[in-house]
Amino acid sequence: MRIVNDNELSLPASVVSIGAFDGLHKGHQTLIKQAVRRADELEVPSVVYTFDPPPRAYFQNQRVLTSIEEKLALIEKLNVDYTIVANFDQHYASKPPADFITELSQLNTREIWVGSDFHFGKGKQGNIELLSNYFTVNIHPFITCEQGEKISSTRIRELLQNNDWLEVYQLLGRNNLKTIDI
Ligand SMILES: Cc1cc2nc3c(=O)[nH]c(=O)nc-3n(C[C@H](O)[C@H](O)[C@H](O)COP(=O)(O)O)c2cc1C
Ligand SMILES: Nc1ncnc2c1ncn2[C@@H]1O[C@H](COP(=O)(O)OP(=O)(O)OP(=O)(O)O)[C@@H](O)[C@H]1O
Repeated sequence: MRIVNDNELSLPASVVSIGAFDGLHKGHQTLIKQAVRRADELEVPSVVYTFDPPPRAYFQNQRVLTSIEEKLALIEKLNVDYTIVANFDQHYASKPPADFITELSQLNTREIWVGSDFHFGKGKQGNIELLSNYFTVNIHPFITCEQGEKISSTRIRELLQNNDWLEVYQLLGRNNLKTIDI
């Protein structure tokens, strides 16, 4: 897998999934796997576009579940060809949605895969409706836990507060969380 900074990659065609992906939980894994499957079917490279630190850590001081190193190692295991890591700082966060759309255009995406709550750009102004004006956007249904709740990084952070490791590992789909374990 090749790791690049934002605005560094140009491709003739691609399938892209986008998100903070903090924790790389089962929902994230399923979304990325679906994008990789489609990239394979279309015979184009698969790209994950992610952020470091996760926007929620930057803006809301939320605890980070996976370090960037751990996140990249987990993404690589899903057979992704390229991961773009945007350095999420004040300068980046203040970019309008149009700038992000311009950047994505360089990837010549055949399909973008996100969940229905995906937002982007300064003040979270950009949504799926806007993105769909420029690209083919596929919305992956939310993966839920056995109780039917959406799996989310926020839920995992709450479970960690209560030391509910069994449930944390259930939602992660694996038995470790290096950043927190050590
Ligand atoms: C160019 C750009 C600017 C952003 N600016 C903000 C912002 O001002 N405030 C905010 O809460 N999130 C901002 N975000 C983060 C998004 O709201 C969102 O967290 C990110 O696109 C990842 O999607 P996800 O949260 O569904 O994983 C920005 C994202 C991008 C791409
Ligand atoms: N349970 C899920 N099933 C499928 N897709 C998901 C799931 N959770 C998040 N996604 C999608 O994965 C991408 C990354 O999401 P994000 O990193 O915001 O995850 P999250 O778990 O919702 O995080 P947070 O709780 O911090 O908002 C987004 O496109 C989002 O819609």
